[in-house]
Amino acid sequence: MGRKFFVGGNWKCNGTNDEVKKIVSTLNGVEVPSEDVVEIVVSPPFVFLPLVKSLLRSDFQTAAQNCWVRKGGAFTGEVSAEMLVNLGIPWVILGHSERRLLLNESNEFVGDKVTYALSRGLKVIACVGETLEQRESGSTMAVVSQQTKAIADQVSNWTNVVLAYEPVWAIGTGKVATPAQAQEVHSELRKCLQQNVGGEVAASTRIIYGGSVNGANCKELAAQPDIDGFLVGGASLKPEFVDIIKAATVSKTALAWNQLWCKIMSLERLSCSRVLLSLPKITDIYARKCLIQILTQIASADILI
Ligand SMILES: O=C(CO)COP(=O)(O)O
Repeated sequence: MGRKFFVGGNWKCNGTNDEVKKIVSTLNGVEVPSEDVVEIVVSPPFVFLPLVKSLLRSDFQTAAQNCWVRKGGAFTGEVSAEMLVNLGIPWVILGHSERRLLLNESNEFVGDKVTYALSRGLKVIACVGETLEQRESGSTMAVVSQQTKAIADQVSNWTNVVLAYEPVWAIGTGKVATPAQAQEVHSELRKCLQQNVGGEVAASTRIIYGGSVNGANCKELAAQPDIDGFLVGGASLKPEFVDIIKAATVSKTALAWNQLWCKIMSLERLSCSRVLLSLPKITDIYARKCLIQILTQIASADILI
């Protein structure tokens, strides 16, 4: 099965009660691609989670921005995985660079948190990413691989994990990674999963990008073969978030179109009836759409008829 596109909105430490209601009402009113095509998860601060959950449309999900590393108890200020499950919050973001850097969360601690959250039934958006200094010294791949390995050392079932590559230098800076830079790291992360967990997990795990994603740059990023979605910060608080959701899926369609087009053009003889016969077997919605468009193109160009 293909990797379903994933768009997360990390609201970070932002919002008032009224602002949160306004954002939710905007999200509730928009027409977005179907649930089969894209998974949408918004992550407000803890205190707004019940409000957002109660007001948000049912095809969008919620995520907490953190949770405690083990069962609750005498840990002042923390929120446990059990509490999130009890509230019906399905997702949690763990290992965000703002927590790694500002609150000294180590790779091992993040690995422990991911393991515990999964064991309680939460789904996890696990973040990795290098600082500017690390990129400039050429250690990007080593850093993100170590961060991923610290999770992979403990987690073998990645069904409920989305890996988010968020270069620290791109977060909140307006300095987005180029599609090529992001694709290079995503493909390396997939290799890292292959080596440390296995080929099936590497092929099926969604690896999403975060760092200054906006309505203008999302399409090109989404068209990269190993970019399976976004974790959006600043732009997720604005109506622009909807453009990111929509543009991302449009881009994936373009990518699938190109791949199919190349495949079909590489076949020497192909009758349209053969293509038409295979249509019902194509369950991937993008591929289906693309094939229909291609057939129209072929018919009008009179290439194979
Ligand atoms: O940190 C991020 C999402 O988790 C990205 O933040 P920005 O989109 O504001 O750069």
